[in-house]
Amino acid sequence: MMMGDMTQFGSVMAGAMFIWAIFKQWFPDELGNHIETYFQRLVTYFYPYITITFHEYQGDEFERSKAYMAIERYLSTNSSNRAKRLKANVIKDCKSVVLSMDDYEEVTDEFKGIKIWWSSSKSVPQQRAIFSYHADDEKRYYKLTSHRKHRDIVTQVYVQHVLDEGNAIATKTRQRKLYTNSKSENWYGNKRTMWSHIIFEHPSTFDTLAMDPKKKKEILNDLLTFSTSKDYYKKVGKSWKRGYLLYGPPGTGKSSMIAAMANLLDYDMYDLELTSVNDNTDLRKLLIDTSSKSIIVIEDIDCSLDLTGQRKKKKKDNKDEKDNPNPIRKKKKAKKEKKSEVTLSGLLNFIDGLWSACGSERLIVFTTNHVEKLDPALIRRGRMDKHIEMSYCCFETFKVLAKNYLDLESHDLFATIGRLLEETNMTPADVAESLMPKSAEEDAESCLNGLIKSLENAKEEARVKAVEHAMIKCKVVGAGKKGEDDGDKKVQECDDSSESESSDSDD
Ligand SMILES: Nc1ncnc2c1ncn2[C@@H]1O[C@H](COP(=O)(O)OP(=O)(O)OP(=O)(O)O)[C@@H](O)[C@H]1O
Ligand SMILES: [Mg+2]
Repeated sequence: MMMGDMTQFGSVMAGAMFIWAIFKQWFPDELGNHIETYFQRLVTYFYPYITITFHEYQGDEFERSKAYMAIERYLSTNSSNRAKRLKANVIKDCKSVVLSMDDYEEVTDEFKGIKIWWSSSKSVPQQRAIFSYHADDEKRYYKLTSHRKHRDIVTQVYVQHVLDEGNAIATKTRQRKLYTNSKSENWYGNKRTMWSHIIFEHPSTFDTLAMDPKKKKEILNDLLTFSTSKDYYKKVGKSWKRGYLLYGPPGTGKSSMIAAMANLLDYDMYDLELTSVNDNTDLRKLLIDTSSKSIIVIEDIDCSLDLTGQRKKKKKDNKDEKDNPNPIRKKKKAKKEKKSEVTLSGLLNFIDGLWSACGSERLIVFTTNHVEKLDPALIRRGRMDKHIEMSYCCFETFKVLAKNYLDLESHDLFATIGRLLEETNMTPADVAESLMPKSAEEDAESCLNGLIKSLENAKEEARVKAVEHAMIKCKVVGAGKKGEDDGDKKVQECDDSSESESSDSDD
């Protein structure tokens, strides 16, 4: 029986049932029920099909039904070439066209040798609602029809298969997004959310990321294990999230690593600018509004807020206030601190999963240039589960960059570069810059020579700095010897400052 015939037959039967409902009241109850039972049997005998309807909107829900959308994707991928009339949906973000079955179109599908008929339709209400969430009041639906002898396989296996396939297509074709809470021009957003977004397209991958291959493999495995450990996290009673702390000097690839993570796991990225968040309540709202399969990033956490030991600082402030009560200063201070009231404990709550438990599968990544400045509570294991140091370029890192930038796996100059890299601190960003050809004529060898020159210059600069440093120290020690009263103090001060300087330059 063809699809059209089935539909016609269904309509005739529905009409007959309607007429019977009118006539039934003229029959005694018992007789009426008997007739109805036989009538149903007759219908079933001649119409041995089951139908399942999937509506676009369920009840008064604002969002389209997920099942309807999955079916739409499944049918547009699997059956559109067989449907004669197609509907084009232009996706604003993707700037591409997605085809799906037009209204009142019919297609067939086959599953394990079973034939399944799909039709798309819509019902238009007689009276338009004065207020309705849905732009047009037409209610679309898909209807699945199959022989009733396949009822179990269709309802228990086939429908799930269609939903899974539809969702897989969505994952494959979806464009990942980069969200930010500090609104910028040309970013998409709406009033319902504090996030605005653009399409996330960053070329960094674990292949292009230059770092010690062993360390890289370990991180890669860690990420892949995380992404497939849903059941494990459930079993041990932890929310399915993992914190990464990336620390190291500027230009060592922390941001590149985050982009590579997002590309590897196919996650969206939420770039959280803490200084733009008013208070803990807003922080909670933002976090609840993030989706699963995402990375929440707080870059330069040490600069974001005073999260570097507020408890200690507060004590000091209280002492100052006691020693020197000054209402004007108090007012000024309050104004200055108005910027963001997000507190360390607000952030800790979030990381611990209190406010994020509603979602799942999320990475939280902090980056910093000064790991030593952070409050230990913020980065203890369990909150920031994995601490990754991104450091200066070593020979292994250089080899990855040479392969990526110059397509070179070995060269006579590699040995010199290896030796210089051991003697000098240079970031992968600076090495990469030297390796990039500056003109069409520049070949790989001249790029390598350029790098050697930069390394030698950096080495010489470091040597001169060290000599200057030593000279200042000697002078102060000399002055200390001459001075009788405050000599020791001067040496002490000089030593303190030189310590902090050297730790800065280490960074
Ligand atoms: N490890 C690396 N592998 C590949 N490229 C790198 C690496 N480190 C730096 N680069 C290159 O240098 C540029 C700057 O790196 P990136 O922004 O990742 O550094 P960062 O550590 O985030 O610095 P900052 O602390 O200043 O934010 C990148 O665009 C990339 O081209
Ligand atoms: Mg960065």
